[in-house]
Amino acid sequence: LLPILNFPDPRLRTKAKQVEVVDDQIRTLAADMLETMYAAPGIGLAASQVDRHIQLIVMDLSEEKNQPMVFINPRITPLTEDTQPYEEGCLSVPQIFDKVERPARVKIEALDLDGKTFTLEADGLLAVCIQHEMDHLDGKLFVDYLSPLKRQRIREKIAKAERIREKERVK
Ligand SMILES: O=C(O)C[C@@H](Cc1ccccc1)[C@H](O)SCc1ccccc1
Ligand SMILES: [Zn+2]
Repeated sequence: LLPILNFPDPRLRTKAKQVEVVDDQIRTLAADMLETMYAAPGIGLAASQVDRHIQLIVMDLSEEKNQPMVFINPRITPLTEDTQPYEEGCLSVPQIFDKVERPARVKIEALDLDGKTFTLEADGLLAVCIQHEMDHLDGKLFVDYLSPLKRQRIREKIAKAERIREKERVK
């Protein structure tokens, strides 16, 4: 399993670089990210979250956890002006959930693991998740959409949880 970076780790703010060649190293990283995502558990994971700053996202929205999707160098364009709110969470911001408004339908263009271009129209949870993951590749977190006061409270809550974990470890 790959370690997941936690907010406010500055490495989460790194902009991911384009993947130049889809080779076995990328395919191995995608497999490791899927394993890490399933174990978290989560329905999406961006390479930025495991401290690999390349444009690679994995997702699986299926119940049986047997429909993995991989997006390399993804580009999205909104298909509507309508936005929809969704109560988002993030594996890099544990125990925090808050409402975020995003475009309701988007078109996604990306490379698959064979390096072939594909396009996908997404709405619902798929649209929310792909936009959430794309933000990670831009060094953006869903907490950036919240008020500065809420963000400060989240920093304090995470720091407190870390102090408690540290005390437990020392005992
Ligand atoms: O940190 C991540 O990128 C994984 C996110 C992906 C996600 C965020 C918001 C909304 C949808 C997906 C989640 O931690 S995966 C956990 C999860 C599961 C079901 C519904 C929402 C979030
Ligand atoms: Zn996230």
